[in-house]
Amino acid sequence: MCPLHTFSSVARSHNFAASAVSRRQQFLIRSLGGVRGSAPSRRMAAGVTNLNSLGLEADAGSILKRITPPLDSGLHKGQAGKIAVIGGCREYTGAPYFAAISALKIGADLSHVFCTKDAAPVIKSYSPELIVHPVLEESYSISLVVAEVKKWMERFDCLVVGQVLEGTHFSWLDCISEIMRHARQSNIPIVVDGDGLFLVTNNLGLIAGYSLAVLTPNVNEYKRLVEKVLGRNADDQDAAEQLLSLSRSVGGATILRKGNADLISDGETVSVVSAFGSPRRCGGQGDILSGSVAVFSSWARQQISEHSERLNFSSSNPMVLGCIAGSALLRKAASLAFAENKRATLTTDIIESLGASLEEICPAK
Ligand SMILES: NC(=O)C1=CN([C@@H]2O[C@H](COP(=O)(O)OP(=O)(O)OC[C@H]3O[C@@H](n4cnc5c(N)ncnc54)[C@H](O)[C@@H]3O)[C@@H](O)[C@H]2O)[C@@H](O)CC1
Ligand SMILES: Nc1ncnc2c1ncn2[C@@H]1O[C@H](COP(=O)(O)OP(=O)(O)OP(=O)(O)O)[C@@H](O)[C@H]1O
Ligand SMILES: [Mg+2]
Repeated sequence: MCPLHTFSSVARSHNFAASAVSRRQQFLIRSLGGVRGSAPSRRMAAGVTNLNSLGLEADAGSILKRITPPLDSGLHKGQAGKIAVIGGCREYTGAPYFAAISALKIGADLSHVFCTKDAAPVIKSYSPELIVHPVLEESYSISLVVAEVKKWMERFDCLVVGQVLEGTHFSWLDCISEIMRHARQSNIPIVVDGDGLFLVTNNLGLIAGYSLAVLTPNVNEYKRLVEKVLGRNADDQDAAEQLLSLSRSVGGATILRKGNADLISDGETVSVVSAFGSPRRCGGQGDILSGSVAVFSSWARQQISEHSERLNFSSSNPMVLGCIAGSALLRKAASLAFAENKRATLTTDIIESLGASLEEICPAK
């Protein structure tokens, strides 16, 4: 029940150069491929649940410790992170709230939400901490909506795009495409989730070759992405190999395949986070994850730019490190929340456990 020892018990040493890790992983993944076509019992051995035995488990506790910045009285508001979530409509107000509030609970200083006009007062009422912009306004032209978001864009360390854009007659997807293009030109990282994945699956050029993009598909979203990009069915037997190939096919964007074990690849390395979280599968946990990945990848980017010579991470890609950290923290928080609430565990309980979970790994003092 204590995920902190889960971290240490599953942790493996990745303290060697990223290229060596990458070479070893290529070897392991080739071995996975070698299992294909053999007897069913051996094929099962390559399934997601057994990836640990191949040494792909990330040293998540160590990564979390090294990328989380110390609390420093010399810092100004905003220096620990400014995140924007773009999404939220009349039918769905929970998902963007979960992502945005999770970013704050982990330690970002500012969290904005850009949503539809009717979603805005609802999201504001959940929390006065969030800065809510009702810019997805049906009477606005696409260029006006994009201009409203662009006014703020340069201030953000990361955008989370795509939580619930459906359910309106206005074509938000065109707006989001424009916003993503602008973010990319400005080198702002983008975490793509939910309906953003629907958009990207049908417009791969939006993220192709952008190393600061992260896609966080759930089981259904992954299935559609694999079918579209690789023309194959999603595969559990050769999961690591398939994810590596998928990420390469989209030019090295990082992909976090959510599930029983979370798999992460940027086309160079594959990492697994499988520490046990919670058996409750209440909706909204993926939204916590996308807000968490936004914060941790921003922190990893900063740490790498300032201290790359002494960090010695298993991957030099901050988006990969952010995914590993986000996934591990979510699982730990889910575990704490479940220990307390059992069957009644909800996403809001998991959000309330984020602070205590991070505190166990990186104490504030
Ligand atoms: N409290 C809330 O407001 C919550 C809202 N949520 C949102 O609810 C929506 C549904 O998510 P679920 O995870 O339940 O559903 P699924 O796991 O079925 O996946 C739905 C996703 O697939 C995409 N999609 C739907 N039809 C498609 C098609 N024909 N071809 C390709 N892609 C298609 C959608 O854009 C959506 O992103 C998402 O937008 C999600 O973000 C969830 O995050 C849970 C909490
Ligand atoms: N079968 C599972 N066992 C354990 N953990 C899981 C399982 N499936 C998902 N998770 C965890 O829950 C997190 C959210 O994944 P999930 O598949 O629920 O996303 P989602 O469907 O996008 O969620 P959301 O309801 O927010 O849209 C993952 O990061 C993973 O850690
Ligand atoms: Mg989701």
